Amino acid sequence: MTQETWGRVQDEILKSVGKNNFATWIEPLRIIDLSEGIAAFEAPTKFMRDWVSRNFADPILRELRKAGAAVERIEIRVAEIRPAPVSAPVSKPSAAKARKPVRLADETDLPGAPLDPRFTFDSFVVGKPNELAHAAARRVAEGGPVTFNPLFLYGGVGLGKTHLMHAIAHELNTRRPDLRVLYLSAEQFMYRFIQALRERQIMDFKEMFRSVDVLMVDDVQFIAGKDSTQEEFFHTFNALVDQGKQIVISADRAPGEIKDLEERIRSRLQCGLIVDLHPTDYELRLGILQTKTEAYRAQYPALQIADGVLEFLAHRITTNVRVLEGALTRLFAFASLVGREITLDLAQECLVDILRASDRKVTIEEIQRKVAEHYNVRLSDLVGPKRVRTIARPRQIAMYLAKNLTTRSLPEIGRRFGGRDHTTIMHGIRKIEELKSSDVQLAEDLNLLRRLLES
Ligand SMILES: Nc1ncnc2c1ncn2[C@@H]1O[C@H](COP(=O)(O)OP(=O)(O)OP(=O)(O)O)[C@@H](O)[C@H]1O
Repeated sequence: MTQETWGRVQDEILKSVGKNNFATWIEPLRIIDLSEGIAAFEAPTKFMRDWVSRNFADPILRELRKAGAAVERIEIRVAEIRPAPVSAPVSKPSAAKARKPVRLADETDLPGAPLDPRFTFDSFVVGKPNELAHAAARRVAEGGPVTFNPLFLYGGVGLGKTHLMHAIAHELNTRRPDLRVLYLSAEQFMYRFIQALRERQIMDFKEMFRSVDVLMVDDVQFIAGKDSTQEEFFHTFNALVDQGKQIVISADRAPGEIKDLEERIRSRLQCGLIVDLHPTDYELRLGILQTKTEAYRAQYPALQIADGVLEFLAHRITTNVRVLEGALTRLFAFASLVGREITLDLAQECLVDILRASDRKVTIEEIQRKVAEHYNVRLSDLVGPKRVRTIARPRQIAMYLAKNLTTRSLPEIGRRFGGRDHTTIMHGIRKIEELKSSDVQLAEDLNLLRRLLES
């Protein structure tokens, strides 16, 4: 294959991996041989070789085959190192506007991680639990003057932190192609730092990180306890903030809760806007399922999905969005294989392990909400001081359910009911236990509420 054909194949790869990834990872590759089913390339650095092999081997292979090349696999070698001056010429920040990856020296290519083309604002479903994080991310993605620095996004596993960060990067790449946006995980930051130390290219490393306009570091909790990486991160952070550059950080918990994080870093992180992605609620889960189902319909046009299946999944799979997505993917794949409509039965059969693992843990808040709804009283009254029977009875029912459906202790339940004493809770529970054997209506209500909460 000639360089020219490779050039055409590259155009196709560009379409599938996106501009940013292409410029960073594919463009620097040189094809050196194609024989005996092996396409051999040269990458300028070991890091790039590893990264491309891990993340882009498939699209490269696919496009080569589409272009008619008989390739079984690809091999990437590291180009022989040209003697590089110790202090290689560095691009000044002002010269960095061309928005090509900076090439400072062989090992210091712009070390951003690939962006997932699916993680955009369009595909992000907004609901109460994530609306603030989404709004803040949108603001940063406008690329206007920096108003809060850093933006610190945190939340539990699989709630959309990475998705939002990639969405910011995609949006900025479109709106502000003049800005140099760098996204990477804290682990990659450390890896690059250690590599730079080892290869005595620390000045290049510093210069490169200080020349970006927007730095996004994912999973920052990773650097806790790693002293020299923290130190370097701190200096990078300060240098960028001083230059008025935007920083976006994500972590699995709030800055104050990351153990072994240096105090000065913690307080720096706390200076900006801290927003958390709350655990999903039913409406958000349903919204996500509906959106993803729309996408699947295009892929599997013949598949039918029965009413109530998505609602069932949104009720039952409460762990995180990744699990929810996985369940839906499996369901569609399974249904298309066996050629059946997606019914409740099929979902139960095919997702038995996921459903078991996410057996619902009912919360006191959910109980209070459902009970308030059922008896048509205000939530604030249910936990408030009013003693009239029409409120006191539902309150006791909620206490009873809290004791029976959760593992919370009486004092804990008391706290959630407006700071009541545990003896008051005990009294309420006893009252309902007594009444339910004589009051048929109450027994029925209890059954119904229990079913609603556990479904
Ligand atoms: N609100 C949402 N709308 C659509 N998809 C979502 C939403 N939240 C999460 N997802 C999807 O859920 C999956 C997990 O999200 P993501 O990787 O961003 O989570 P994370 O918070 O970074 O998790 P981790 O802590 O494991 O890195 C992704 O496929 C993402 O697209």
